[in-house]
Amino acid sequence: MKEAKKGTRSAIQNPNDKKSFKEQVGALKNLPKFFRLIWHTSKSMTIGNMLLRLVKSAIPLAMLYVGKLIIDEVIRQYGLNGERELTYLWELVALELGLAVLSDLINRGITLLDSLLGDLFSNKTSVTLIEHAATLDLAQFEDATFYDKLERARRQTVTRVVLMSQVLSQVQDMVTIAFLAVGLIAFNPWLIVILLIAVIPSFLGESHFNERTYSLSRSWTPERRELDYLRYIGASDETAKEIKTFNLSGFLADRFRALSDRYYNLNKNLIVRRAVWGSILSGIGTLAYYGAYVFILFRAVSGAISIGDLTFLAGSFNNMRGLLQGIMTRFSQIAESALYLQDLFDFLELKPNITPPVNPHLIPRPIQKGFTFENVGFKYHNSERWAVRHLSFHLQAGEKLALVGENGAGKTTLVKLLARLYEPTEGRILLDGKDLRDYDLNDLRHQVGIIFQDFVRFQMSASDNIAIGQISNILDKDRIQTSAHKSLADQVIQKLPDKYEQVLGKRFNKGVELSGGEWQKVALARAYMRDAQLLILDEPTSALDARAEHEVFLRFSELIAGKTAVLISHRFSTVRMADRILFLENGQLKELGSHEELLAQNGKYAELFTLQAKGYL
Ligand SMILES: Nc1ncnc2c1ncn2[C@@H]1O[C@H](COP(=O)(O)OP(=O)(O)OP(=O)(O)O)[C@@H](O)[C@H]1O
Repeated sequence: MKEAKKGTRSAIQNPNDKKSFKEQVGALKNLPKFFRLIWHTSKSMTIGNMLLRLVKSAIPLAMLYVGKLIIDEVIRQYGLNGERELTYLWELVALELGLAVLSDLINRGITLLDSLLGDLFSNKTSVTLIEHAATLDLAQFEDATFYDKLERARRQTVTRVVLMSQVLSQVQDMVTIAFLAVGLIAFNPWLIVILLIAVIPSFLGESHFNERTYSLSRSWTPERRELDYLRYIGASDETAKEIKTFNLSGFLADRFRALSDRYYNLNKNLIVRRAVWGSILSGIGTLAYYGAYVFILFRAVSGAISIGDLTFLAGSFNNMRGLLQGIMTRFSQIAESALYLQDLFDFLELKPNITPPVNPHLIPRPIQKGFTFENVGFKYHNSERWAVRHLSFHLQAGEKLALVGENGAGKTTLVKLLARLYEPTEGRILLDGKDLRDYDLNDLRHQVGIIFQDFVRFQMSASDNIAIGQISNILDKDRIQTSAHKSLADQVIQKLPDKYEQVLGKRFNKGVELSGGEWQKVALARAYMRDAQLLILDEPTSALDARAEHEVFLRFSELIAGKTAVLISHRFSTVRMADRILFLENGQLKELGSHEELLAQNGKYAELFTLQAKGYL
């Protein structure tokens, strides 16, 4: 309980999360940028939307005025003694009907355009988000604050669509008010002053509570991510078997409940206070409105204005009160949304640290000398420990190098540095004598093919899953099938109901799940798709059975022929395919040489090799 209270306070009082009214207003500067995005989404819909709203803003005044004319005409007819002439009256009624129908049609048009434009905008922003995320560094994805930013930005793509209609409605209402104000000012300018007095308290109240809501929601981004995560692992195909066998549902539900209850209580507190203050402040507005109404009534009773004027003025006044109240409430909502918008723009402005040089070199074709590590060290940004250090060795062009070492020794880190997914913290990596950083990043990515140990099981068709190795060849069915054949994936796919078009994984309808080894064969086919000069295979056969492993090996020599290859494996059968073996321990190079040389050295490698060989005896 104490803990919960502490958490509560820190969630609310984080100074970075408290946004002042000034900041809210300042955030409005995001609106032009936002509207530029909308404008580029669809110019014709944006123009159509604005035109409709312009016409719509004149309708309330026109309706009130026609209403006034109708009442005055009815009273005039009522006072007549002789024959009544009603044509004018019916014309007015027809006009009012026409205006009502027009207003309805325009409303529908606006809703239609809002929703179409909103959908397009949301789609476009999602695409921008995906494209932008792809430009960022791997290290940025491993950072929790980055994820919070991404999460907030992702929410904007859907919810900020409302902002567009809000801002447009705001402008529309302002124009309507301007129309109505003309009539009201002509009668008595003081009525406008009373109106402002009536709505300002509500407005201040609303902006205060909007700011609180935003701070709360923002400060809870990490917890919300945790809630999403708990909700996902609590009910997903990937986790279901472990949740059941370890009987975790109670544990997860309790954890979810504790966190969500804390948020609920904080939010409830805010919502209740908002409701109470909102009622009090809008009560002031109602009082002011009735004060003005009484004043207009007196004027009508004393004969200073006609009954039609009375209805026109009372109607205008009431309309304007509603509109002003709406504008002011909406203003703080818009300011709040604009603050959220800042999160989206912040994310889109994030820059990667790994960038191509100004005058990049293309990767030599073919690579002449190979890669040289010069005293390379690397620390993950969230860690003080060196994951690898003092690495100095040369990987000859065309050489097959195996990386061996115990779990956590730094093998995967080394290959990520080689592929420039990370930049060395110290030292440098050379390719044909030039720093890897001087080469074109895209070209490097094209020339390096990596199959990771934790490769992604894309919930897409088998064909797409293989084409991912060289996505530009997604339509080249022959190439996809040849690759599948070489990695033994073809045998797996031929058994699937839809063959190459079969959706893999259980997430989507009609998807078929594969076994770990079957997935690995599919992932391995990606390596055959790409015509890379450097091939990196991280535990490529770990999930394969003995026969499959043997068969894959027979084909491996074809895969890596003429290429430089780095193989990471705990299986010595794989390791022996390599020309040389690099043995890593605690991030440091311990031994380097051919299998025979290392056995002769009788060091760590020999020890592990003997240990594994014994296991098979
Ligand atoms: N994204 C990361 N952030 C922080 N530390 C990391 C990250 N990835 C790996 N490490 C740390 O770096 C060290 C080396 O990890 P690495 O994945 O390179 O080992 P490995 O030799 O490939 O291990 P394994 O055989 O288990 O795959 C480990 O101590 C690990 O905890």
